Amino acid sequence: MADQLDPTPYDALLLLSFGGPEGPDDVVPFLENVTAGRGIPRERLKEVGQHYFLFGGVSPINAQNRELLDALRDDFAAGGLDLPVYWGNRNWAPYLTDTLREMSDDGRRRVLVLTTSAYASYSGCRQYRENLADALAVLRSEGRPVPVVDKLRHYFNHPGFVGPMTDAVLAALAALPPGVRDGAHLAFTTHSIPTAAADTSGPAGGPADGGAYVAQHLDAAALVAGAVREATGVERPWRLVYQSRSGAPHIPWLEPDICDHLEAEHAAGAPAVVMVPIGFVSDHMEVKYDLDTEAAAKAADLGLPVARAATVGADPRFAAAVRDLVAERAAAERGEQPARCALGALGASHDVCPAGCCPARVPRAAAAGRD
Ligand SMILES: CC1=C(CCC(=O)O)c2cc3nc(cc4[nH]c(cc5[nH]c(cc1n2)c(C)c5CCC(=O)O)c(CCC(=O)O)c4C)C(CCC(=O)O)=C3C
Ligand SMILES: [Fe+2]
Repeated sequence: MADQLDPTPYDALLLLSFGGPEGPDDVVPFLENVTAGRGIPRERLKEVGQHYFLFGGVSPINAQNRELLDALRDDFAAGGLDLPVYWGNRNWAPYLTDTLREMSDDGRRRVLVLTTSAYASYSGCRQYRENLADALAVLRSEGRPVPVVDKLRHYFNHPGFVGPMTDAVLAALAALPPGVRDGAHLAFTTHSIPTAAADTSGPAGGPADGGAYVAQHLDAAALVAGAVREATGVERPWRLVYQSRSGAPHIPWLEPDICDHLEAEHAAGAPAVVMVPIGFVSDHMEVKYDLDTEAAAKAADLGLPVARAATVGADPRFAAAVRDLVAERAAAERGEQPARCALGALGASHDVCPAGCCPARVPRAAAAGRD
């Protein structure tokens, strides 16, 4: 038996994710949920719908979250953390509001939240906090007890995230033809967001001073690239690039796009590229379509050998990292000074988002932060 870890003051962990369709009839309602009032061009929506229909209308994300839930429950049981784990989504069943209602009815009063986004940004952090505030408001209106919710800190630089990503890059390199392996470049990819959102991400005045989205990705990518160099003895060029852009064309989003980057790498004579989706925690549709389908087709056109690294998914080291972060945060809430495990230049990020962190264009109520 492992030593018991003390989760006090928490009485539950909530896995909070994006959600995805589970059949063809779900696709359009899902996209309506995702884009409610957010002005995504119709053309883009039709295109995104097609991505899902290509895969039978099923996003892999819900199955992946079920696997992660199992991994977390197994890890907590083996690691001596007696804490029930629940799951709710922003855009599809099980919906966050339904899960929080169940948690309230189960008597959960102090809830720690793990989001399936490792980084700061409006979409990856504050929007989930807004979703929590909305759901808690529903419980309040129903006269139910409303639990206090806190959000786990960003985990992009935790060894339990960096380690599996490093092994995934090594596995992808091994999948390349031997002749191009040593020369292969690394393309770390993440979701493009409007540059205006990138420029205000994270806390102003913090270590990345409002540019946390890009700074955190660069930190994580440098850690993985460094660990791959250690393991292979080969120094490889690497770059952070972007994928899955939407929004109106005249609004600037982070660039370069992965497909343009593959073209530039090919033109510059790179013998091969490993695509590393460091911005995501599972191989969901943005990975399966935008990288494995679209970018892979681009590479095939160019005659450029590519391989794609897996995401952390339900890796036991990632589950153990979550256990570590839960124990750390619980100790901090009890007024102790826990060790904070973090690699890289930025250090452990804040426990509680300060006021103004990852601001929304239109201010709205958000839970689990100072504003
Ligand atoms: C930063 C970020 C993450 C990573 C952090 C996190 O994981 O939260 C992420 C994840 C995901 N994004 C996903 C899907 C979509 N994102 C969209 C739209 C957008 N994403 C944005 C940003 C992000 N998105 C933004 C700024 C938009 C446009 C405006 C808006 O609508 O906010 C749209 C609408 C159509 C389109 O524009 O593509 C869809 C369908 C799925 C599910 C995949 C599956 O089903 O397997 C996942 C995990
Ligand atoms: Fe934030």
